Amino acid sequence: MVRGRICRLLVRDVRFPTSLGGHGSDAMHTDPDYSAAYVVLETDAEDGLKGYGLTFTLGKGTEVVVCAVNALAHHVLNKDLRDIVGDFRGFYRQLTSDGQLRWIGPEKGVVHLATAALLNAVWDLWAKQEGKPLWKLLVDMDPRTLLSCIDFRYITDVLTEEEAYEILQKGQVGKKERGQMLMHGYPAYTTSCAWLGYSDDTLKQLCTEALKDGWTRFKVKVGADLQDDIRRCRLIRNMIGPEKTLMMDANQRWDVPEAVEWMSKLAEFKPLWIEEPTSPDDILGHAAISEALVPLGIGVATGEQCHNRVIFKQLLQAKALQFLQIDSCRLGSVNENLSVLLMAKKFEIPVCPHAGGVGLCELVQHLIIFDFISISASLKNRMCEYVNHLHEHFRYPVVIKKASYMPPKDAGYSTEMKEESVKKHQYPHGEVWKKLLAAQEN
Ligand SMILES: C[C@H](O)[C@@H](O)CC(=O)C(=O)O
Ligand SMILES: [Mg+2]
Repeated sequence: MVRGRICRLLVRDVRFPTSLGGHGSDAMHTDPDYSAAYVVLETDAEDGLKGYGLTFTLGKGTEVVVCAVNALAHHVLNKDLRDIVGDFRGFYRQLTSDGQLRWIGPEKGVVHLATAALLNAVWDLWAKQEGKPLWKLLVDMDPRTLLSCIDFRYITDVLTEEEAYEILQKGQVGKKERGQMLMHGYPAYTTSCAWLGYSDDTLKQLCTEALKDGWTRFKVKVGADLQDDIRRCRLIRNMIGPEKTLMMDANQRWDVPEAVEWMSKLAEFKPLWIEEPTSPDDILGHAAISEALVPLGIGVATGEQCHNRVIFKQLLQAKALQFLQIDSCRLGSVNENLSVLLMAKKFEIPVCPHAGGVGLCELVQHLIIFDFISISASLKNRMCEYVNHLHEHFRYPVVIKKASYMPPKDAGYSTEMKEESVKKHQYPHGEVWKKLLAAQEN
């Protein structure tokens, strides 16, 4: 049973110096320090359970997201959890429609990242109180309750609540069998071999290890220098052979014609998709790129920097993407992701979540497992991203077996970080940063 009034909200700026090793680097983000605005919610209930939530950032700017979380805090503090989840759509709307704060969004940018961190903590708390991993909480929820968590404003022209209900009703058939199928895990791909800042030797070594570990799907960063891309893509394709799957990610580096031209030159390496070829806001640009590249056998994937459900709606309407990448920390938490999963189902576009970042694998595995069991009912052309960084800082880290995500068993949203890790990496006074900042001064 849901219980307790939220009586304390704490938000911390946690940063990991991943840029030092080039981990996470791409054509636009050359020095990312994987970071999070990390929220902890406490209630006055006797169970002592806390809700943990985060949103992903790249180092600088995390303090801005922390400010935005504090600015939104009054919407959460002193609320009864029963009232929140009893009208989750209303609560989502309250957060995203704050008459003053929405001016610096709306439902986009810093304020939406802050919303995601807060709502992720609420979902974690709810799942913990129910004693279920988040994916199971969603799978067990009756369709009407699930729909009551979604704000359909701005998307009813493509998906009404009744249509969404029909999708969920259809999804009830075979749910049990699909749940059993996941004993073998949800298929994953790795991005960890080929960050842009890695040398060819590192790429080769990591690729050899990944092949030994049974990985069959790989993503390589491209977009800064064509000759480098040709060399690196040849190297990785030669190592993995013609049958395994290769994806490419340009992280918004190109103009539209440039994307088409560049990818035509990389087509010989048979990429399944090109990810974020251009600005994430350019829906018609993505459509033009799709139109040019699909005949070459290359799909367009995007989503990790799509602000909200409206952008996804238009990408789908415009046939601008062939693979849709939800993100657990950029959209307004589970609530908004549910609406995108349902729209993707309606348009029959496979969802392949983004997870390159700290904590993103931990969170998004719940959403994609739920998607498979209750919405998509298919594994065709579907896989979830995996990166092998920083899991050791989480209390309930992802479990990968045979290149697949094993369904989490612990209650909650797998969002809780180890307190010791948080303390050490808190910016700027944690042990790790004190040392690094002192070294920079000398
Ligand atoms: C800056 C991040 O590491 C980004 O490169 C992640 C990404 O694009 C992905 O995982 O995909
Ligand atoms: Mg990407």
